[in-house]
Amino acid sequence: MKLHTLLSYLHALVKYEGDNPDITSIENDNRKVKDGSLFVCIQGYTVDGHEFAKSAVDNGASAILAERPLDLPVPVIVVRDTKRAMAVLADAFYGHPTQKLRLIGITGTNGKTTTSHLLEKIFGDQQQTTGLIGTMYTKIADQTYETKNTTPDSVTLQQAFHQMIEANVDTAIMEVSSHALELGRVHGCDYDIAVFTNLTQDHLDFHKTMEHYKQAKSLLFSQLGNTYIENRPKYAVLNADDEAAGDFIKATAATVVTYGIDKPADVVAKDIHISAKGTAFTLVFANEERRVQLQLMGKFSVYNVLAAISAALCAGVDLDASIQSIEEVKGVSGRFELVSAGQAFPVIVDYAHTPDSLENVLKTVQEFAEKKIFVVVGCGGDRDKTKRPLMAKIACQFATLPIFTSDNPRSENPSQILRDMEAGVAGQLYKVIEDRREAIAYAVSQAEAGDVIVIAGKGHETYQLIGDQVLHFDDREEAKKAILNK
Ligand SMILES: CC(=O)N[C@H]1[C@@H](OP(=O)(O)OP(=O)(O)OC[C@H]2O[C@@H](n3ccc(=O)[nH]c3=O)[C@H](O)[C@@H]2O)O[C@H](CO)[C@@H](O)[C@@H]1O[C@H](C)C(=O)N[C@@H](C)C(=O)N[C@H](CCC(=O)O)C(=O)O
Ligand SMILES: Nc1ncnc2c1ncn2[C@@H]1O[C@H](COP(=O)(O)OP(=O)(O)OP(=O)(O)O)[C@@H](O)[C@H]1O
Ligand SMILES: N[C@H](CCC[C@H](N)C(=O)O)C(=O)O
Ligand SMILES: [Mg+2]
Repeated sequence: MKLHTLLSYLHALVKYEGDNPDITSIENDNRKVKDGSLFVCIQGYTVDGHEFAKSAVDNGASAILAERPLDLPVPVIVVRDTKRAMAVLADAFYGHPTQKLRLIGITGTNGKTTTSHLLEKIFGDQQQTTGLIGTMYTKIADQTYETKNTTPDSVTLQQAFHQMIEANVDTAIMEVSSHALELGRVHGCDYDIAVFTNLTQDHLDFHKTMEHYKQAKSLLFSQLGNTYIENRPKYAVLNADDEAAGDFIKATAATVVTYGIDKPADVVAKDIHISAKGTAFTLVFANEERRVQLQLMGKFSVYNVLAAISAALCAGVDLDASIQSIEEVKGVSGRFELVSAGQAFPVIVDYAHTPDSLENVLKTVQEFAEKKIFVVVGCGGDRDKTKRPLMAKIACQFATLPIFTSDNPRSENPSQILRDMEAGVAGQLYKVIEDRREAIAYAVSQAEAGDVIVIAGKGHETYQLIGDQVLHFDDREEAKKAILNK
């Protein structure tokens, strides 16, 4: 696409009449620049992208989008906010891909990855080609690609959507993180259905207050569109049991569909029965009732299922078809995943890394544990510090023996993170084993028939981030090794 054509999408914001090279790609990382790229300089949290503009030109960039004039031998277009402009340009460059498929966005503190996989299963069973963008990967039809962020930057995102169009994807399902909403990574995404799971504490390092965190989440609903286009209705699917839903209803002009267990809602679950084998409940929708038998565990899973079924109903999927699809789901990788190597007690690897998710998982385990509950848990470095004492407290409240350990200390001192956790549980019974491998081995060595071990926080992750190192580490592998060595 020619530079002038591309810039025309910035409308009145930019008047540029200089050279008009062909733009072959848009990049915001100089290391990815190719011949003909437009390099966008972003002022980041750690470095200033403007500093890489010269290197981008050396790598072949034929134009630069910047927030200040730069002395370079290629056109430099100056705009007030490059991040915003980048989203507009990315959407245009890739041919407005999200206007050509059904797009479902899921936001909330917990349950996004799980709900997105439930929806992937439902739409896949409808013979649709699906796309998925989230914490674990980006998946386009049957191809899986690694991702760095739960919600990637606007260029990576629009490129993925473009690839989805080429792969004839009918429905794309994506996790929308609060960071992405706050940083405008999803500007230009034309959502059809926006889903809210829940709002509890996390990421206060970034958002500072729960009110700001909620405001960031509300953007998904306020950005849903303010028009009523007959062949493209928009839906906000909201958890009626979560207080924040009221604010999101106010924020959106879209049709609101609610789900819940405790409060009145359009789609309701009642008579929930949790056992070691799974979870059963009665789904009530439009005066009809269905008994649903899940292989997934816990009340929190019922919420995810209600969210997925409600979104599928908005997309016109038959209720019974959705239920059948969901009943077949055995689980999502690293979410309440059972590790079995012939031991006499269940070992569960789970991605709980917030106070609320940890509490939910441990409460669910309490429903079937006959004797002791061990929980191996840590808190991430360079992340919300205020959740550390809270997670420790919850571990002590709901487990018999909490073992505090490391979970991606990143640039922080692991011992300090553990001290921050311990500050929440002075005088209570717990053990500290900084090395995660040893912590898992210890729990396994102590457990007996009737006990349950929960290894929380890393789920599907296959690494431990220590300083700048990315070390291979997989809770499931470590648990298996420990069981076999017992
Ligand atoms: C706080 C935050 O969100 N940071 C994101 C942000 O990084 P940043 O602002 O620090 O960027 P930077 O490193 O300063 O670089 C500035 C610019 O210079 C460019 N650059 C940089 C270095 C270089 O050598 N060359 C170069 O061109 C960069 O590409 C960038 O355009 O922009 C980067 C590129 O888009 C993101 O990868 C990065 O996410 C980091 C890795 C991160 O940890 N983010 C977390 C907090 C996050 O976003 N998490 C949510 C999920 C939360 C959840 O699931 O609940 C997510 O959506 O992943
Ligand atoms: N609806 C829910 N409510 C509360 N906790 C949940 C819910 N669903 C899942 N969890 C818990 O949260 C953990 C993470 O779930 P999931 O990966 O689906 O959430 P996520 O929102 O994608 O998280 P992330 O923000 O890290 O990507 C699960 O392992 C489980 O412990
Ligand atoms: N999306 C979350 C994942 C946390 C996973 C946990 N293992 C950690 O590293 O804190 C985050 O980046 O905060
Ligand atoms: Mg996720």
